[in-house]
Amino acid sequence: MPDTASWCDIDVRKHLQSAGRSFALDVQLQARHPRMVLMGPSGIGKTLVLQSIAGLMRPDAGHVQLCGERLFDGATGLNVPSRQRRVGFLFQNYALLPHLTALGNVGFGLRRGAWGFLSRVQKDEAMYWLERFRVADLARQRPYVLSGGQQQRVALARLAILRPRVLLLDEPFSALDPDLRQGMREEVASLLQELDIPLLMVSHDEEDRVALQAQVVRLGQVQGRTVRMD
Ligand SMILES: Nc1ncnc2c1ncn2[C@@H]1O[C@H](COP(=O)(O)OP(=O)(O)OP(=O)(O)O)[C@@H](O)[C@H]1O
Repeated sequence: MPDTASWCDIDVRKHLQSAGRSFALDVQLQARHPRMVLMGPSGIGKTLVLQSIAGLMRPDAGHVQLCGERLFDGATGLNVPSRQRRVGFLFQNYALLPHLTALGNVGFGLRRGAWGFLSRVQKDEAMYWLERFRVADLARQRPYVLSGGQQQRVALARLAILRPRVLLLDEPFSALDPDLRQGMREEVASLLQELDIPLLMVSHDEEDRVALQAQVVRLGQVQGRTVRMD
């Protein structure tokens, strides 16, 4: 894991305007610690920072560099498409595809083309990850019959199978029952170790930081702009 050099080097500037409201993001971060937690009040721009790293939001200016590779550069116009960034992004609502089984969801990113079938090897790999997250017995179920915790395990399996180089989690535990949270924190810590990759996570919960032994980055507002406070 890249723990001496900065694995995540970003300078993200973005201006958003909607219904008379204006929002400005101006965040710089050079992450050296392998586990970082992004904290700050609701609406401050934490999700936008993750989206800009994942390539789901294009900054107006600045740069995004992961593990030494430039993915966005406002000066040159470089903007590597999201699917080529090898970033594992767990959305707040898990974003499982409702028409696919758990196995189909996990194998989805391995398919060739939108309608491709999974090969035997790909199915075996998807089953490995479902077993790894202890939801192999749910392989043939569709997302709507799964609990929140089970959906999250399937969503993590779907990320892991693509061997991301970093994990981005957007408030991953907030929707779970308190007694499930600790178990999922341990699952995430063990996944980070197995894949040997760093983490940037949005959270409002100090216990997440403690459990994952993460370093905090705080965002706040200064003169109408969202910036780093530490
Ligand atoms: N497409 C958009 N157009 C205009 N404004 C937007 C757009 N997307 C987000 N915003 C605004 O950007 C700000 C930051 O949103 P963001 O979702 O990143 O906040 P957050 O810190 O993750 O909040 P929370 O903790 O509540 O999830 C918000 O004020 C939001 O209203």
